[in-house]
Amino acid sequence: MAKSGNTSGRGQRDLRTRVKTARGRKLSSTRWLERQLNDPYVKRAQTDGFRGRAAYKILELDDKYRFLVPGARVVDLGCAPGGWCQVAVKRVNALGEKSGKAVGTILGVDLQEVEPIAGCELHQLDFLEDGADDKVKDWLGGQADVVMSDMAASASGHKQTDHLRIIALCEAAAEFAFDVLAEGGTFVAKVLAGGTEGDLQKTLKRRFAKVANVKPPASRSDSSEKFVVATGFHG
Ligand SMILES: C[S@@+](CC[C@H](N)C(=O)[O-])C[C@H]1O[C@@H](n2cnc3c(N)ncnc32)[C@H](O)[C@@H]1O
Repeated sequence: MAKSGNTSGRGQRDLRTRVKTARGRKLSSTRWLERQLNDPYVKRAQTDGFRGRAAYKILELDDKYRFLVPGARVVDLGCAPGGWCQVAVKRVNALGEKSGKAVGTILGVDLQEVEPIAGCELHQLDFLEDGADDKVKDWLGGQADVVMSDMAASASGHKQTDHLRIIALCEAAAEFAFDVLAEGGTFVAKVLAGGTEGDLQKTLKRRFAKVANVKPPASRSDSSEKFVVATGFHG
C-alpha cells in the first residue's frame, strides 16, 4: 500500500510539473503570432502590398539569378495566395508598364481559388492530375521560360515525412517542368532539407546546365526550407 501510495504521489508531482511546464510554455498559436508581429518581412509585405512574406523569397532568388526578365513566360505552381505572382508581374512586365520592353505572361495554378491579380491568368488546378501539363501549355499558348514552385504538402509535423512529401512534390514539379519548359528555361522549387534531395539534384543536373541550392535571406533560419534553382534547360 505504502509503495503504491508513494508511486501515486510521485505521479501527482509529475502531473503537476507537466501542467506547470505547459503553462510556462507559450501556445504555438501565440508563438506564431509573436513571430509574425516581429518579422520585418511581414511588415514590408504589408507596406509593399504583397500578399505574403513569401514574395521576398522569389524577389531575392531573382535578384541573384535573373530569370524573371521582361517578356518571360512564367508558370507558378501552387501560387496561392499570390505573392510570387505579384513579383513576377512586375519583373516580366506583364502589364506592359516598362515601355519599349517585351511583355511577359504569368500563369498561376493552385488547388485553391486565388483572388484575381492584374496581369496574371489564374486557374484552380491540381498540377498532379493527368493532362495538367497539356492544359498549362494550352493556356500559355506554348512552352514556358520559367516554371517555379513554392508548393508544400500540408505539414504532418513529422520532419522526415514532411521532407519526403515535399521532395515527391518537387520531383513531380520537375517532371512537369521537363515537359513544359522551352530550351534555356529555368526551374525554381522549394525543398526541405532532410537527406533525399541529392537524387533530385542528380536528375536536374542531367537536364540543366547549372543547378544551385540556395537559402534566400527571407527564408526563416529556423526552417529547413531551401530552394533549387536550375538554369539552362537543355531537354
Ligand atoms: C506556400 S503556398 C505558396 C505561396 C505562394 N508562393 C505565394 O507567394 O503566395 C503553397 C501552395 O501550394 C499549393 N499546392 C500544394 N499542392 C498542390 C498541387 N498538387 N497542385 C496545385 N497546388 C498545390 C497549396 O494549395 C498552397 O496554396
